[in-house]
Amino acid sequence: MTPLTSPSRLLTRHLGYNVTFRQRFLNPVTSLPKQTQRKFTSVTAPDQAAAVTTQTLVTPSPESLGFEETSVKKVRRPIYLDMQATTPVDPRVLDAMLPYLTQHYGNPHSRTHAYGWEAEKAVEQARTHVAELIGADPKEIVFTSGATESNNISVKGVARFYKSSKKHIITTQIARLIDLNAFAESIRPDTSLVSIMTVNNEIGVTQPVEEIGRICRSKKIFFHTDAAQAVGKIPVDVNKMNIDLMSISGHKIYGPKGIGALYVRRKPRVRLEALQSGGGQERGLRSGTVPTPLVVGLGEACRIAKEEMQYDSERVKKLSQRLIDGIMSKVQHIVRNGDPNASYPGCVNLSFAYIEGESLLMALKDIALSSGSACTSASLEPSYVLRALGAEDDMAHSSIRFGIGRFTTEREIDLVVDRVVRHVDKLREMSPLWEMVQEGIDLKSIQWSQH
Ligand SMILES: Cc1ncc(COP(=O)(O)O)c(C=O)c1O
Ligand code: FES
Repeated sequence: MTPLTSPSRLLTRHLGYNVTFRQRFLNPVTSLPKQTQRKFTSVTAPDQAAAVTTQTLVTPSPESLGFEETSVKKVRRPIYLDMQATTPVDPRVLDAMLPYLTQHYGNPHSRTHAYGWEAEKAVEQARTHVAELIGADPKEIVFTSGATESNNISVKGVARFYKSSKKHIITTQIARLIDLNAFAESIRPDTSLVSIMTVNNEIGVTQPVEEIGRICRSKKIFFHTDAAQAVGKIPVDVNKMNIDLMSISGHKIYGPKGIGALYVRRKPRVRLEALQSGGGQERGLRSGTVPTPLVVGLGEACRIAKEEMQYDSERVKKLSQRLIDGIMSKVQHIVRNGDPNASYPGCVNLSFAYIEGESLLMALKDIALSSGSACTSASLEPSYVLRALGAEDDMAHSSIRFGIGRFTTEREIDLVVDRVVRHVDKLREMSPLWEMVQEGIDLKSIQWSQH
């Protein structure tokens, strides 16, 4: 077991994570502490920060950073099962980032000194890691602030560049599996771009990206995919899938928030109008100083994802099945939303008939969950995705998303199953609808009136 002395471990401990517990669930083959430890020692102690490169390198003690071990132990946090909203930063990612916050803080665009060069080298190394994960050339990777910005640059950038000749863009709001014939028919001579989510964030449905890409290429239309929920979790290859533009987010793959990437194909070349003007960084597509520590974090997250994808995916699949079987075997009238044969297993969206999703969420306050997507939980509207899928309003209202990830454990899943079963039973006991169903009344035969 790695000694708990690294800056990142102190930080994670400070934040209340159970570090030893996390370490146990890292891939034992690739998470060897050797490299991590080497990196820890390259961080200067606070009182030596001014000395430049020749100082003695020491690891700060917990006390020198102001942490008290005992107080941290008291922190009890809910079980985190909301991995589609965001993921925790992998401690290895944080370890890779820290030296670029403390010691190698140069501007990667500074050409006149070593600080700039070392930062630039790290940025380029990270660009290679991102590219390798998706089968791209590093020159095709543009760093952005996240998938939202990458989506904006893709869609608005193409639309503005081709505004005079090709005014039509095809996209879909919903998570239903796309009907490829209907899709091909919707393409017009003035269509410039097709934009589709690879994996939907609400119910985890995966799209037939390869087929969509083939159709787009044959019709010479650019294909953009928002792969924020897919990259690093399922295999994505931009060449095999004929993807021309792809959005990636750091914080969905155990990297930091505020960083993402946009893949932009060079052959055949995608033409875009930049949305932001300034210093012309990132091939003029995204002006602004590239944030070295965040970029290094994204790069490391991609490197780990490539190496551990199979391991992670098998674990997540097993946990997902354990959750579904555990709940379904003990509670009736549950619908799993989405197509289980074309879904990312780490996203389990269940509708619990006869109870309100929001009441269940509140009852399950020691589990961090979401009702459908972030947008829907803010508005409390039944999710448009579930509505579009044909779920009736009462079922759409009762849906909960369970997001499983790299650091989720069997014990957590068992606890969640136990709590969900207990609270669904309890809420149903209080539900007049449930009582009617128990009495054999067909709810559809009732005419509800509102005053
Ligand atoms: C499919 C999808 N696209 C885009 C985003 C936004 O990504 P970011 O926070 O990196 O802008 C999210 C997550 O919220 C997402 O799930
Ligand atoms: S459209 Fe943003 S989370 Fe649903």
